[in-house]
Amino acid sequence: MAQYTRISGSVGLITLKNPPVNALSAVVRQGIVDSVERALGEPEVKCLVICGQSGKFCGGADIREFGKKMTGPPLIPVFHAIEAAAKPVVAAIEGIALGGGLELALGCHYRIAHSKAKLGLPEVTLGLLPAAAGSQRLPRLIGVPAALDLITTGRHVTAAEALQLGIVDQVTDHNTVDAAVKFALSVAGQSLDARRISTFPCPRLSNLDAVFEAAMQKVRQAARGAIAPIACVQAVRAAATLPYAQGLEREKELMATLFTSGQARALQYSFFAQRAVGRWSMPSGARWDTSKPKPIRKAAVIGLGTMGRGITVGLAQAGLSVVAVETQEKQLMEAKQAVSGMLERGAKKRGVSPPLGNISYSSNIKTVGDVDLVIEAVFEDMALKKEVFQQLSAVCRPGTFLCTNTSGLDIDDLASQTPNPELVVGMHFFAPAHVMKLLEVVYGPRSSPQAVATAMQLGKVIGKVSVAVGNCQGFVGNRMLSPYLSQANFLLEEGATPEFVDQVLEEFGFAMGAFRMSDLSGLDVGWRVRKAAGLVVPGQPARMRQGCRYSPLGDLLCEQGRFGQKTGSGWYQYDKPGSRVAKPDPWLHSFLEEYRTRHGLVARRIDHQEVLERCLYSLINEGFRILEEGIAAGPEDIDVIYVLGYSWPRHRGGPMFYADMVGLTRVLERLEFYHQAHPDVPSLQPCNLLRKLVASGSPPIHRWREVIKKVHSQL
Ligand SMILES: CC/C=C/CC(=O)SCCNC(=O)CCNC(=O)[C@H](O)C(C)(C)COP(=O)(O)OP(=O)(O)OC[C@H]1O[C@@H](n2cnc3c(N)ncnc32)[C@H](O)[C@@H]1OP(=O)(O)O
Repeated sequence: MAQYTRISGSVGLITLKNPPVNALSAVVRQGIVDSVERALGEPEVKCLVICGQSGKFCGGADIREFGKKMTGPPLIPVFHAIEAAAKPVVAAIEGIALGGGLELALGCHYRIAHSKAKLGLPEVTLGLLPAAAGSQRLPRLIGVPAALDLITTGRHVTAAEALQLGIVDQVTDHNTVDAAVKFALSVAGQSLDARRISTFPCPRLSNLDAVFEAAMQKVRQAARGAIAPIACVQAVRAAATLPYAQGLEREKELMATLFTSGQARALQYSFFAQRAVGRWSMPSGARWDTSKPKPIRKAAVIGLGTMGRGITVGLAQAGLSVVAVETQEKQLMEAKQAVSGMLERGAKKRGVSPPLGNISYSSNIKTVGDVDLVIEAVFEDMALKKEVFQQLSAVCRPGTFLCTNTSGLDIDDLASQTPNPELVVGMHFFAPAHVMKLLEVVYGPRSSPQAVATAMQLGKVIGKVSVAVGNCQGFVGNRMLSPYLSQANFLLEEGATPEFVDQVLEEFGFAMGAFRMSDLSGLDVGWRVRKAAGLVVPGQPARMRQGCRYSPLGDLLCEQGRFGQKTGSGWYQYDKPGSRVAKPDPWLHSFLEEYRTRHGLVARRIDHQEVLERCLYSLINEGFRILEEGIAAGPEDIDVIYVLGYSWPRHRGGPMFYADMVGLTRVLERLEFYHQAHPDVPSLQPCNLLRKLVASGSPPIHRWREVIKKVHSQL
């Protein structure tokens, strides 16, 4: 609702009340209309202030209403009514003014913001554009280049930046509503002609075409197939070239296209999925709302390689005390320098001082005796990790949580090295660990709910989106990646090139195709895992392992020392070791031809559809297996992992959402087709849960959990 009160006798105060973020639901919109009408009709009222309850101005349109039948007054006429008011209307912005919230403020005649407030038009991140006249008013207020930046990126700006840009008129460190009331009284009675943004001409640009061409090129490059950023540029162009009313019409047309696109649905699903993963549950019945985390004030990181350094930075930046341990003195010195550099650069960006004093460095593992939680981040080698866990068990005080940063090793095996396996969980960080948003929190069969809750809470404290998953080879992310990569390799055997496979996957929207990604991560990583799994055995038939089809192509490249970017060659060639520019490699092409000849394989023409379907559907099929086994609690967990950790295009929601969009029947049919063609590839065999979902009439993704529950209860 929107509550109307009178303060200081002559000020009408409208307070938006719709927790948690005062979103502009139908009731709130109606409340604003009624309140404005009332205030304008009261002769004693000289001016109006609009604010939000609980220190939050407004988080924008109510996203939960999207896709439902529209009720209540639409936003644009509401904002026009405010702008047309004959009495000054001042927005008192505390906390947030986002999307429709900022558009509401732009409809007001003045804007006063608290110094800690954040403002922005993040609609693009939901697959939309600021279609409550935001795309038309903002360029008129702050000029085209700045408006393009804000609208196409959706970034939030601080109150200080908003003041500099001209979005707000005043910033206060004190009570914002009081400041807004005082301000409103000071301008009451003054002409409002120069305060109605819709009447402003858009500031002229001599190089208008060049500015829009450059903007379009920039968004196309970054968008990876997303259409909203492009529509945002088109809408701002309308503001710059058309009268306001016509610009609004264009904004409306563009919005209609976006609103009905699957991309907006995918991005809105992704928004809620990222919040839903915080409400985790385990097959044992333990849940986020019944498991209390322990507060972590002091943590230790063991092993200061690339991952350990990033984790240390993340913890220190979040204000924790960190003991950073590296047993090799030389590496300890190098790590100290590197971590300090990362902290200094990060602090400079945020305009704060670097939290260097939060970290104490040591070469002695015994110095971790008083910490609340340890994150072991040594080399990905089970024997080494076990040794560290045994040492930790001897030196840590009772009750210390022991976490391992691993991308796939058995958490339970590691937990068995300690007398308190219930305190052990996996924390799978993604490189660079201080930047990447995703954290897989991996519980073993003996991990306590409190250990999981504590790791999830710590993830939140350091700014991660944490997803709780069960313990299995590769957990969720890497386990699903395995059949995807296998298919990519099989396609090479059958006639494709790495360039073609990557092109198809990149056109789909991945930041990098399978082969460019493998070159970046290092081919030796997978080689080591395959060796440990007993798959790289000399003398075995080259293309079969344990009765299943196997491609040794990656192993053969590793045997040649081609580990990817770091060695200057892998699936591609690079100018020098460490270079990032991948070039097609004639050597690799001849190597593939020789390989096919040696194995009697005849190269055939492979099209886009086959590459996409085999790579993606095998990955999706593994996702269904993961759901069936209860390793992930729901499809949202898998989708968040893929969007945040594996560059799955956000505008496609994630692999499980994509399966829902494509249609489960279609996915099942194509898997059956490919499995018939490749009966020796088990990952193409449609899994039970997928069949059950199709048999239950392919319910929409938000109802999959019901079917999953039934499958689990039958086990
Ligand atoms: C005609 C169509 C016009 C569209 C114009 C628009 O306005 S589109 C919407 C534009 N607004 C946004 O994109 C803001 C989205 N929200 C956020 O970025 C963040 O939630 C926040 C406001 C910065 C707050 O972040 P914080 O980390 O503090 O909390 P959460 O993100 O966890 O959110 C708390 C709960 O609030 C729900 N929520 C947030 N925004 C909205 C919204 N606009 N509508 C409805 N609900 C919203 C969010 O889902 C959380 O609830 P859960 O139950 O946990 O999901």
